[in-house]
Amino acid sequence: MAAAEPPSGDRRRYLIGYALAPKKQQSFIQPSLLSRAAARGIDLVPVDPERPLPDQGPFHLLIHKLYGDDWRAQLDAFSALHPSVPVVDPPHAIDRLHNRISMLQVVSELDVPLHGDHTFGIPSQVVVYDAAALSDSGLLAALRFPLIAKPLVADGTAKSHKMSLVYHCEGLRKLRPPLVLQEFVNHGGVIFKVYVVGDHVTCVKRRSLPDVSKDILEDTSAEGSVSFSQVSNLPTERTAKEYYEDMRLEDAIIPPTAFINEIAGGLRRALGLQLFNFDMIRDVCAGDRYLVIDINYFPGYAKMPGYETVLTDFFWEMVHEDGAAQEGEEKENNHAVVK
Ligand SMILES: Nc1ncnc2c1ncn2[C@@H]1O[C@H](COP(=O)(O)OP(=O)(O)OP(=O)(O)O)[C@@H](O)[C@H]1O
Ligand SMILES: O=P(O)(O)O[C@H]1[C@H](OP(=O)(O)O)[C@@H](OP(=O)(O)O)[C@@H](O)[C@@H](O)[C@@H]1OP(=O)(O)O
Ligand SMILES: [Mg+2]
Ligand SMILES: [Mg+2]
Repeated sequence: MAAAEPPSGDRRRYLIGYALAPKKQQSFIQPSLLSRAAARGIDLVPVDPERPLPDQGPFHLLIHKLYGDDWRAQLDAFSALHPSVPVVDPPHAIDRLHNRISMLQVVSELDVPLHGDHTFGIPSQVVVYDAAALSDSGLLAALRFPLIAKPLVADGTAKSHKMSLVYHCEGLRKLRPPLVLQEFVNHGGVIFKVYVVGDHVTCVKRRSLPDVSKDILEDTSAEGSVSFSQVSNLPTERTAKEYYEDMRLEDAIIPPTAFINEIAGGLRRALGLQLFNFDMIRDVCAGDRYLVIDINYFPGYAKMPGYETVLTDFFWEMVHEDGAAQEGEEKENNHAVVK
């Protein structure tokens, strides 16, 4: 939903502090975003996490993607001092996305209306805490090969994106727990990325891992597993070049908007988050069954079409919510150092 433009005579400016890692700052803080926001009276300024937050600002809104106890203590102290200034998002809500089990549990618990034949869920998965469990046939009985092994922790480190595709039991031996073993679901090599920014939802298509054929699974002489990293960030993945030449991304049909919006809205409420995306695949063997496989906090929004307008609308709505703007104004009067 687009926010209303401020009245033409409104010359008030709003200050949004952003606390982001350098790589994120580079991708997200584009000149096009700064100018779009500035035209609406919103100035985005960097926060120095090493300096006390009360010495910076005053802010009408804080956005962040930083972790650690020191940063959390800073945010707690800031919120205690300025309870009406929104912090997007609360660290305790983001925490849930740092574990690939708790991340997807919320999907299983969603209660949203049905949309025709469209259903959703998550792939079957088990958590493995130690190497001994990898040879526990009881634990693995619930799963069918191929599997995808993902680090249990999803904390934004390169290590947390390192995955393995496992074709048979032999391939399990190389794995390093703690991890999640998830059934790999053939999905036609296309993934749907659903970006959520407050009540705005955008779905885009991306290339994904190719389907695994029966031949590969039955070839016991082949490697039991292969490793890879961040396929979803590689739109021109080379390893499966021939496959992709056959597969046309433009032919993939995006699921119905109402269906996607229901899931996105349900997740937003259940997670208590405003800024996230989720990855969804369509099970090629199960008609209109979709599986959520990943949820990311504050993803790469610059890759979302029209991100400048969507984010600016969101900021505008946040600073115009009851309390936030007023708090900033009081601080402005006390400090007289804004702009
Ligand atoms: N259960 C699955 N079945 C089929 N393909 C999968 C499955 N899980 C993951 N994939 C493929 O592996 C990729 C990486 O998995 P996932 O998205 O969980 O990792 P990630 O490191 O959290 O990715 P991101 O960069 O989006 O944070 C997905 O984009 C998709 O292509
Ligand atoms: O920039 P960051 O380091 O936050 O990287 C995030 C990345 O965004 P980028 O495109 O800006 O790299 C996201 O991409 P899309 O889902 O939008 O494709 C996704 O891969 C997240 O999982 C990453 O967050 P992490 O899991 O590593 O914390
Ligand atoms: Mg992903
Ligand atoms: Mg992820």
